[in-house]
Amino acid sequence: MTIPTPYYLIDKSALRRNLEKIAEVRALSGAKVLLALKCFATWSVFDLMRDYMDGTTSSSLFEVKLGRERFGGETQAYSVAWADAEIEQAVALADKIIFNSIGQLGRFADRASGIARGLRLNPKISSSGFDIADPARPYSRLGEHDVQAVSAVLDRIDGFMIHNHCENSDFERFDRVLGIVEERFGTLFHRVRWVSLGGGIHFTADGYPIEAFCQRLKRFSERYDVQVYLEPGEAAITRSTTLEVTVLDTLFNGKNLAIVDASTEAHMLDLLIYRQSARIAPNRGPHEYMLCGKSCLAGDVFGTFEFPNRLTVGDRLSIQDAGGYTMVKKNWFNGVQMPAIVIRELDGSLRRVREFTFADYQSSLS
Ligand SMILES: Cc1ncc(COP(=O)(O)O)c(C=O)c1O
Ligand SMILES: NCCCCNCC[C@H](N)C(=O)O
Repeated sequence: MTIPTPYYLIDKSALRRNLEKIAEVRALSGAKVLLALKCFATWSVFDLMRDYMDGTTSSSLFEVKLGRERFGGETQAYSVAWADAEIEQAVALADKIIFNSIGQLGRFADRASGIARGLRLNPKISSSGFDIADPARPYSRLGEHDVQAVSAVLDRIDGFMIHNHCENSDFERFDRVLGIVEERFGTLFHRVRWVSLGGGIHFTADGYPIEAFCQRLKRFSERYDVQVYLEPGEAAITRSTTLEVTVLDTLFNGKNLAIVDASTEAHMLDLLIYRQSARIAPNRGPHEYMLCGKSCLAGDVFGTFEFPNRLTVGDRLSIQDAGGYTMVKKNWFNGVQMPAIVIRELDGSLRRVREFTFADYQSSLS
């Protein structure tokens, strides 16, 4: 059966390659690894993922609930700001809760006394090349930075979370940044039981020095006598998913243009936010086309790519690396058909796990 486009295609074998690296990191370093649901929350593949990871981390009450109900294992709850109405439920669902500020800790620590409690630290240094995704940007609201102020509330917490990397596949840089974090916060680390180093570390990238990374994590863990956590989003699912599309029209306006049955803004929003190009493989050949989305946004462009043949209506194309921050951000802009979700199982068979209809579009509004 030919599955109609558009659809996100998650390849479990490709996903398993990342998961095996995660399992290696857990075994060699002793770190616990939690999936960051903000990046990827397609629960139909959690059956595979939970065998290789310790649980989930979250950025909202709904993610806490999804992690608890669909993934299991350890459920870590974090939010930039918990609301009064959320805290009881978050605490009931989670194994540990992380507060973003001393103010939130002060308000909610008593109501969270039955589970582990942590505080987010902001070391004012990061590896992010994107201002919008830089947790250490000037005036950042993400975490506390004052050692003295944090020392004063240590009796209310047993751990810290620091997230200050972004797509960092450079181990030396990770090592250097962690060294600076230790200089700043080392005295605090000695006084807690766990430290989460957040996400954004691309240790599943080809050629990443996994052993050196694990030794570094282990040294850190031994130096402070803490359980280390990692919170990968992208690193867990990178290169596992494509967005399958079909060419609907071609035009020429100084360049060859091809319009496909999906949209950057609705289905791969990060391309617009971070002003990046999508990827097509192998992107080689004499025919260059600008691939455009079908929304009305003038800048709805996936990128310019090379093809071996002229593109014609009905051609199918695979947009690469479409798993992270895509399905969790998809939206109904322009009422464009939302891509289905299809899984390529380990035996190669395809399973369409979700289709979206007009009723879904309609029920997303009122
Ligand atoms: C606290 C925290 N943990 C983990 C992640 C996951 O990051 P990545 O998908 O880059 O690995 C993020 C990203 O926003 C985050 O803010
Ligand atoms: N591919 C463009 C960069 C994406 C960066 N990911 C952003 C999320 C991240 N976890 C963060 O905001 O820290």
